[in-house]
Formats: sequence, structure tokens, C-alpha cells
Amino acid sequence: MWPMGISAIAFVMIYIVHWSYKWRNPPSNGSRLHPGSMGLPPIGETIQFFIPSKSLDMPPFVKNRIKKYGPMFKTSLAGRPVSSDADFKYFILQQEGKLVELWYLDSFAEVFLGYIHKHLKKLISEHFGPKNLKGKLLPKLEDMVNRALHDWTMYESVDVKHACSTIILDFTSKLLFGYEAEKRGESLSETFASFIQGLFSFPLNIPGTACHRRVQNQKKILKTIRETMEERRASPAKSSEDFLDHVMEDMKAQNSLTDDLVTFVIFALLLATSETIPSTLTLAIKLLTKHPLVMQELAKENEEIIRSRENKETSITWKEYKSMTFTMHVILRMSGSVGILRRTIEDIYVNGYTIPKGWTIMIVPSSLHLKPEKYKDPLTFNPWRSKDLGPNVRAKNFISFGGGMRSCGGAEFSKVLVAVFLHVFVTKYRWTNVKEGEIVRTSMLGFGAGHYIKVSKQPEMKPENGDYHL
Ligand code: HEM
Repeated sequence: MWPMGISAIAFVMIYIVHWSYKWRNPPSNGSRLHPGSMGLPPIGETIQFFIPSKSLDMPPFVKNRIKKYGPMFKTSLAGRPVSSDADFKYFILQQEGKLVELWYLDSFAEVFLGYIHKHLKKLISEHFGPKNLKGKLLPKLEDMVNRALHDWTMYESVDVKHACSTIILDFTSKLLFGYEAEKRGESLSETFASFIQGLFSFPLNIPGTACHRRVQNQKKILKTIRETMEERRASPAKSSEDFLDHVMEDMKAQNSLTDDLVTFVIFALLLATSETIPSTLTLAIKLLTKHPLVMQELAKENEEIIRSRENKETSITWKEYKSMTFTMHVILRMSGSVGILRRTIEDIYVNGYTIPKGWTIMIVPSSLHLKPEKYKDPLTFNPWRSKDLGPNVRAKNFISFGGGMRSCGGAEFSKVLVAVFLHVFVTKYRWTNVKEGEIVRTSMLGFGAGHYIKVSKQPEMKPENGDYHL
């Protein structure tokens, strides 16, 4: 009996050692894989990857490995072999469908981006792109910001990210499917906040858990969108020329556009706006508060725009927006909250190493955005620096909105919204910190228990050479 037991244990141990060896030395068809560690099976280095960082600097996971192994390293996340690049991100983003394809750790993101690209990119661009922004949305956005900031002055403190998320979701939900938060007496922001919290929870769907709340909240929003579709089918006269109306028109000709898919895409677009722009704005406000001289410059530049108008009451024109030199590039460059994943569909050879077919390439924007060789003193807050770089250098060294065929469909909308928000905020309001939110970077950018400010109206626009006091 004993010898059999010992043989069985020995067999299991040999199997584990062999499995572990194969895991740590993945097949490469005889070519050289770049250095790095695959961690321990089956999770590899997933836990280290998800440890939150409390700084705007490059995520320690990436920074430490670049220091140890060089700009390219291999690792393993969620059971899959991953190669992280530092130097050829721009190239990879141009290789969609040739050397790489879309792939996400989160199947939700993959499905969303896959469908959107295939069916709805043109429609998204018609609604969120420069033409509609220029012709229709710009004054509406300014009006929305004016009303929101006026409301903020009524509170002793405002959680910036949450408050931004509320106004942006109210705006986009109307744009997408005519949802009128004010009339309904309910903004979608609470539901989304709860959904997002649940995204990073343990995937156990039992009542009382964050995961359960995520599922319930997702269902609730999907139901609201679906009901709107049904109402419109029942009484077409109610149509309002929004995104949903246009998709429903397309649905008549395209069988692949099912109710489920359309509902899901609208949900995903709401999700895209609910997290990204609010984080950017919160970081902008946080950094401006810390850098009064930058704040002063920004206020002067924006006041000058108003002063040079013949009619002071008019809203921002497209030309004025384009003349604003304070860009959100600097904020996004420093926030680096979005990671981009691709799967190789061919072996890729780089600098004597191979990234085998089927591997994941992890594009971490901050390892490019915070590279001192590309941006001198990368963590210094200088909103005007990207202007000095020139458009070509900037395009290659800035990938917060992705690049190539799959670049962000909401990039211009996001840029306009941030510019308009800051324009109104610095020319008409002032603020003080109530409670500073600590930076927490996971795959998204968070601010601890929230970044709270007190907002008040500026008595009047300051004289031309007046100082700006926070
Ligand atoms: C600060 C704001 C935003 C950031 C940083 C951002 C970032 C990104 C990135 C990095 C991608 C590329 C993903 C990939 O290549 O795998 C992307 C794609 C996309 N984004 Fe955004 N996004 C923002 C706001 C928005 C908004 C407001 C919308 C909605 C109107 C939006 C809609 C999309 C769509 C539709 C795609 C898919 C494009 C395609 O696959 O063809 N984004 N975004």
C-alpha cells in the first residue's frame, strides 16, 4: 500500500513541477522570448498587476519590470501570456487586423468594442464627432455646465467626480436615447456608480454582495433603454432624432442590429462617458488647485477669450475652443488610467525577440506618456507643453484615446467637454478644497473616498491685469 501511495504522490509532484516549468517557459517555436517572469500557475502575476498605486507615476508593476528587464517584458495575467511593450505601442495600434486583433481580459469590453466598431462607429461619430459638436452640441454643453456649476454653489461641499458623472450622464443619456433625468426625477448616475463598484468585486452573484448589485443595476439600466425602444416602436411620432432613433432606422435594414445589441451598446456608451471624463475633470481640478500659477494663466487665457468677444453673452464658438491652448492631453497623459490590450494573430518579431501568435500585448499608455525621453520632467504639470511639441510628435507620443482604426469614438466630445467645463469654471467660479481625494490608480483612476470642494460664484470678471486668488 505504502509504495503505491508514495508513487502516486511522486507522480503528482512530477506533474506539478513539469506543469510549472512549462508555465514559466512557454513554447516559442525555438525563438527567443523577451525576459520577464510568468509568475506561478495558474494566475501568473495577476495579483501584483491589480495592486492599486497611489501615485500618478507609471504603475509600479510596469515601472519595476521595465527597470529589471528592459522596455519589453513578458508576464502572465489572468492565466494568459502577456507581453508588455514600451517602445512600439504606436506601431501596434496601426496593426489592427494585420498582426493583432482586439482582445480584452474583460469579455464585456471586448464585446462592446467589437460590435461598436463593426456596426456603429459611423453613427457614433455623427452624434459625438466634430460636425455635431460644432453645429449643435457646443452651446448645449456650455449651458449644461453653467447650470450644473450654479447648482454646485448651493452645497457646502461637492464630490467632484460624482457630480461630474451625474451631469455628464444626464447629458449623454438624453443624447443617446432621450432619457430626461430631470423629468423622470432620477439620474442614472447612482445606478452606474453602483454598477462600476461591482465591476471589481468578487464574482459571486448572491444577494447583498457588490457583484449582485452590479448585475441588478445593469439590468435596471438595460430595461430602461429597452422600454424606450418599445415605446418608440409603439408610437413613432414621439421620435426625437437622437442616437436611438438613428439606430432604430438602421435596424430596419440590418438584421444584425438586434434589440439586445443596441440596448447593450447604448449602455456601454453611457458607461464610457460616466467614468473617463469625470476622472479627467477631477484630476484637472485637483492639479489646478495645487498649481496656482497654472490656474492663474488658465484663467487669464479664458478671460481674454470672453473679453475679445463683441457680444459678451454669446457662447463659446468652435474657433474659440480650437484656440484654447490648455489641453486635456496633459491631464490624460498624467492620469494614464486606460490600458489597451491586443492579441497577436501572427508571430511578431521585435529587436531579436518574438511575441508568439496568440499572446496578449498589453499597451500601458503611461509607460510612454511618462517617459522622460519623450516628455521632459514627465510628472511636472505643464498644460502648455504639448503645444510646443508640434502635432506630429504629439500624435505619436499620446495614446490615451488609443490609435489607428480603433481610436476612441468619443475623443473630440471628451476634449470639448473638458475645455468648456474649465472655461466656465475658471472664468465664473472659484473653489476651495474641502477634503482632498487621494489618488488611487487601478485600471481606472479613483480619488479615495472622493475629492470634495466648495464652489462659489466669482463676484465679477477680474480686471485685465488682476491677480487670480484661489
Ligand atoms: C477621457 C475620455 C475617454 C478616454 C480616455 C477614452 C479612451 C479610449 C480608448 C483608449 C479606446 C481604444 C480602446 C482600444 O483600442 O482597445 C477607446 C475606444 C472607444 N471609445 Fe473612448 N475614451 C473616452 C471617452 C469616450 C466617450 C465619451 C465615448 C462615447 C461617446 C467613447 C467611445 C468610445 C468608442 C465607441 C470606442 C471604440 C472605438 C472602436 O473600437 O472603433 N469614449 N476609448
